[in-house]
Amino acid sequence: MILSILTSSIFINIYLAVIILILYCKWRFTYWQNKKVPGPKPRLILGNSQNPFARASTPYEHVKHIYDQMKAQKHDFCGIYVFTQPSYMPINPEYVKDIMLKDFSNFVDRGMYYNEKTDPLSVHLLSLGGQRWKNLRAKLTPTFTSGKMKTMFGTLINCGNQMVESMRKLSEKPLDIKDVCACYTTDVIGSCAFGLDCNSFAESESEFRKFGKKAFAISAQNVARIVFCSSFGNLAKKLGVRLIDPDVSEFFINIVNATLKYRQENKIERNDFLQLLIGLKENNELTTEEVAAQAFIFFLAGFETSSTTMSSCLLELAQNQDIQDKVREEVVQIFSKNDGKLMYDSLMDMKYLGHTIAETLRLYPTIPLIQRQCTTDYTIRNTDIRLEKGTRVLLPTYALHRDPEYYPDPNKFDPDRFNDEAKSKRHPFVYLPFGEGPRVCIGERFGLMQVKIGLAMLLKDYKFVINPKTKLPVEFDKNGFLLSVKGSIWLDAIKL
Ligand code: HEM
Repeated sequence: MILSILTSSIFINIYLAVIILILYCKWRFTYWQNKKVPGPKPRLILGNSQNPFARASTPYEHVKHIYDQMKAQKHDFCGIYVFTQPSYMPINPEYVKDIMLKDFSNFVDRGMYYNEKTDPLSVHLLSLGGQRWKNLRAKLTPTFTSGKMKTMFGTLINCGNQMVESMRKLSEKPLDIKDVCACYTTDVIGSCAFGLDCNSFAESESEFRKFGKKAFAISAQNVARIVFCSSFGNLAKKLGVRLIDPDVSEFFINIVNATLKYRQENKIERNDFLQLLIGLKENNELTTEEVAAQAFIFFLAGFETSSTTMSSCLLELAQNQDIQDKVREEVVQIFSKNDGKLMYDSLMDMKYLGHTIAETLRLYPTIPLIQRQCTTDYTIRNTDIRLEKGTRVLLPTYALHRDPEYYPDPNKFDPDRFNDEAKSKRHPFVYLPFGEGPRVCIGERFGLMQVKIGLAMLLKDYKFVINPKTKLPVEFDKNGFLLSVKGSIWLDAIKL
């Protein structure tokens, strides 16, 4: 008897909870309709998101589908629901420009979660908003000038030499090119942001790579934490939710502490980001924890993005041998002008390689969706529609990059799309691999420098062809937030 009362009361409670959830969703999903903002029809709980347990495509391919649908209906913008959260998405590049540049003061933040108390490494340039972001950006900008890049050039060449040295052995077998590029960029960022000689090619599983991989690991638990923190940031802060695993955090903070101590005691100065951050600490502009958080984000934002760009470029070059030959011809000519050496100034002369990298970033933008948050109420141009403070904004980089209106035959790899004439005919906001406006990627110059050096050094000596183990066309990994080809990319490297 008691059991049956208990069971029926549990059922009643579940029933009530489901009814409340349905009513909540129905109410929530009137948000855009009430504002007269067009958008695709939302589905219960999921809104316009895919079922995370049965995704048909990656989140950015899904957003492209919505973009195409809305554009076909001639809308300049639309309102979508990321689960139950309303998000505004501009479609017309002029409206994209409003958010990123023209009306930037209304969209300073990304709305990313950070927690100073429990998660000191989360307080970095990417996540901060408002005045705190502005102050930090102003302090860090001088770290990325071309003068500073020049001082790090030698370190990058050393890492490139280690890669070329290892290629002798590695090229005897099919190459997992994603792994080769990841070792090179880990060495570069490990050295420039943490002052470490990672030796990734010699030590197959260095501590640095192990914790680096862990920082990127996408488990169901991590995804749930990210979704919870970005939807209920204040509650998550009160509950002390952490986004970074404690052992990852401890590892990176310990490295920075040890390097700071070592350099101070031995009066060592190096040409790297860490030295520039130490300078800011000595001027009392940053605390030790803030130094560690910035080094950490330079690593997170700079390692995978650059490594994916390099491996995607080699994948395309292996499928387009005529383009590969043309790039190599330019590279070899520039090396031979300087007695077989690569100089900082000659990077600029590798114009066709530059166009090839730009086209790679069009087809494979490693950050395929860019986020902003409305920081003060805002009226959308040519309308009386008000976006409220706190509204999320999604900028559809991947969809813009594959829009046939701007890039005819959009899936074709064609570096000539980036020659001066072709570029001058396009709206600048239909190409956003590094973002745009005051929150543009601070490491763009450094990222491009490391990709260019790595590719030039590889292409000078090796011809890359597709190994039969690579299934074409490649698929994208459905689980990551960054764009990445699923599984390994197998290439054969033929010594020239
Ligand atoms: C090919 C390489 C890279 C790509 C494709 C890339 C892409 C991006 C993109 C799309 C953003 C967001 C921009 C926006 O919201 O408008 C960004 C931000 C950022 N990137 Fe990069 N990035 C690369 C390399 C790097 C490197 C090497 C570093 C550091 C050493 C770096 C550090 C950052 C930081 C700190 C931010 C946040 C900037 C801010 O909010 O003020 N990135 N990056």
